[in-house]
Amino acid sequence: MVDYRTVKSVAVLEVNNPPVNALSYNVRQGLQDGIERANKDKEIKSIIIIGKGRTYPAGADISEFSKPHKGPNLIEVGLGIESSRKPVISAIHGTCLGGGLEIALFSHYRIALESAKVGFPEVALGLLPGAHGTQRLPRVAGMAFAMEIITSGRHVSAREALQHGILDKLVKGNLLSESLDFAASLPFSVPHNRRLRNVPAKGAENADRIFEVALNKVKQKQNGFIAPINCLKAVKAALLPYEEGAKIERELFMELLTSGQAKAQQYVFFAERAATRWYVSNEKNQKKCSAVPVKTTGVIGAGTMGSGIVVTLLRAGLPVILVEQDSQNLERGVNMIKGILQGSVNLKRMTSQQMNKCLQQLTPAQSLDSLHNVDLVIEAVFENLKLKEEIFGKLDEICKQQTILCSNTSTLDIDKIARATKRPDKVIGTHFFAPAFVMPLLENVYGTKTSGETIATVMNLGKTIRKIPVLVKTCHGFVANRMLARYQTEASFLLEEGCLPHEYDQVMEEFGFPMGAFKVGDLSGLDIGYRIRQELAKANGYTVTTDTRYIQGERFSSLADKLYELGRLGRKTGKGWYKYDRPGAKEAFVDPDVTDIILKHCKDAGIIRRKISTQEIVERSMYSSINEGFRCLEDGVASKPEDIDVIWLHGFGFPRYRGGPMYYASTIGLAEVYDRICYYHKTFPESSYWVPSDLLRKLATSGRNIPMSDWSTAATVNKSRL
Ligand SMILES: C/C=C(\C)C(=O)SCCNC(=O)CCNC(=O)[C@H](O)C(C)(C)COP(=O)(O)OP(=O)(O)OC[C@H]1O[C@@H](n2cnc3c(N)ncnc32)[C@H](O)[C@@H]1OP(=O)(O)O
Repeated sequence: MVDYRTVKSVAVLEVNNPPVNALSYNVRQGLQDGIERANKDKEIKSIIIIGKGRTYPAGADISEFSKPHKGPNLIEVGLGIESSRKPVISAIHGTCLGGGLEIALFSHYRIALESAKVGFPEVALGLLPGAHGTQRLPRVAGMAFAMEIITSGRHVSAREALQHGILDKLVKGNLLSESLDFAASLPFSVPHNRRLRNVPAKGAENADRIFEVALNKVKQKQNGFIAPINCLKAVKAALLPYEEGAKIERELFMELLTSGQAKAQQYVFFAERAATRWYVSNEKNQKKCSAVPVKTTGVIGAGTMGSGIVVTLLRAGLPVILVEQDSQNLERGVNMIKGILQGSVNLKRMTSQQMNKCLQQLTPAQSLDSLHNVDLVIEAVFENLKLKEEIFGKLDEICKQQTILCSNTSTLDIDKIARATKRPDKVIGTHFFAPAFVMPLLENVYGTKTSGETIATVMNLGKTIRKIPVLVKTCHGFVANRMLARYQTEASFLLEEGCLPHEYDQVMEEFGFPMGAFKVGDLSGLDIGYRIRQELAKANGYTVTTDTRYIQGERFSSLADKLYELGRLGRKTGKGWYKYDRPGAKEAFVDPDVTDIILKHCKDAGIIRRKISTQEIVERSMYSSINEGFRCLEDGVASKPEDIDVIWLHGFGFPRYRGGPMYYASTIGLAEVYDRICYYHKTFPESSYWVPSDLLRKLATSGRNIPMSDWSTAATVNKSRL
């Protein structure tokens, strides 16, 4: 795993552990042995550590964290490097991250290709750089920069790293030969100040203020996460003598390592990667199916969703023809697109030049005919099946044979939309989340006839447009909205039974969501939910009014519709579940009028309100959704629990440090979750979604702790048994 060779008087230790040269047991052992061997060899004057293939080590091997420890740890390897009598040079390319950067900081010199990146992403795994990274970075880059880099986990360009003293030299061309030249220029012994333990941390004079500023930022931006706070405390300890600081780093690291947050965040790391791997059947899966190139695109509908999708495509360098029949709406859409891009320029996320390049790729049009030659079309009109069927029928006539036709539906059956065409194999759902140019999730939805090639193409498109694509099977609401419906319905019932919107929101925000359900409702607009309920009623042949209390035997809360009818549409009207200073304002205030509406609603319906505990709010919100998640696995709508978790993390802001709803259920214990679902089923028999999922029952009552990786298999066995 570490190849040892000599080039004249230089020992070259080449780490060879694809794909990212993670510092697994064999690599650590190889580095330790290599340093010892080179120090014993009289012919060797200096040592170079370099990575084979695409990168310098990108960190510890995360998959080893859950296994028993083996071999020398990273600190032992690092101290061996630092105490080497012969100069050690880290030659960096690709991504030098985490433990990789720590190895580089134990080295006496760091030379890098201009394209390299360095960083400490441990915080995203619920950890801190625990092999003295928090002690060494402030010694080269200063307290303020170290705190920023370690708490954000961001990847720093080689040029910026050079400016901050992390790197000694940038080179172009062949990294090894440049490093050999560099080695030849060095003195034979290691100067005192090249061993970073001998150097004081920079910025000590302002350390208290720097710490306070960083702590406030962390509390605002990473509320609920414990790792960033421990990161800051550890960096501050770099002001102490080296050994004392390192001891504090160790204690803070161990606190994190054994925390549930770190385990959850490491689970998320692998879940996010697993979610991009898809499998429908032996013939339709990621390994067997290839994507077709998408060079030109079309978007239908210039509303908020359509415009957001256009921005996402343009930013990824794809040309877009935006079709909107109504000229005023088209103009409004184009202005919205310009506004969003200008916002990115203002935030320095793109240059004016890049914005202009994007806009040159945009072609506004009023007729579907203009889409005849594009590779892929995304329809983003109102959530109305008839309208979508009509559009897909026309697209089928207009577009070239190979064009893939996507619908940005959030609930509707892809099979029904596909039936409006003679190319059901090329029809697929691409469900974006609002705002589409911000939210990272892309829920791709396949129908019965969608081909493997079409699926591969939209999964690939997801990566191209820098989204996290997850594949699910068609059904009403797919995975995201099917589960969310339970969450929102329970929120509305909790309101009827005793909560007020701000009380409910506070509990769920303390659980870790960035906003509670009622603040989210105000942000999206109460008219959206109202329209969906009316459409559903129409499609299923019933009516919903503000007096409705049951729909086809199921309990229903009309509170949201009452607010809608009062013109309280949320932020946009300055009034919704909360009140706002003016339409469009962000800060929400408790509105006594809403309290009156709720109390009157309850009185009229004969509901006796009660005090509801935090535990009940969390359980009813989460367990109702989790039960639906198990049904999604049971139905094969979701193929693995990781997909569901990634959907909640990136579609609904589920707290990363809890892993996702399915992972959260596994940490509570399925037996406990199942018991509580049974209890709520008994308590609320008029809400059929509390009927426990068969799969959950089976897993919970198996008497064994079945790992999440086996849940989907259990679902298949379950189905064939039924
Ligand atoms: C204490 C803790 C210490 C000392 C640490 O060092 S913690 C680890 C710090 N490092 C990281 O967190 C880096 C994690 N990796 C990445 O950010 C990215 O993989 C990358 C930027 C290095 C490369 O990105 P990309 O090209 O998109 O590749 P993938 O992310 O898809 O990864 C490819 C496969 O490699 C697996 N992988 C990546 N990093 C690690 C790792 N540190 N340990 C174990 N495995 C890793 C990743 O899961 C992919 O595997 P497959 O999904 O293809 O099976």
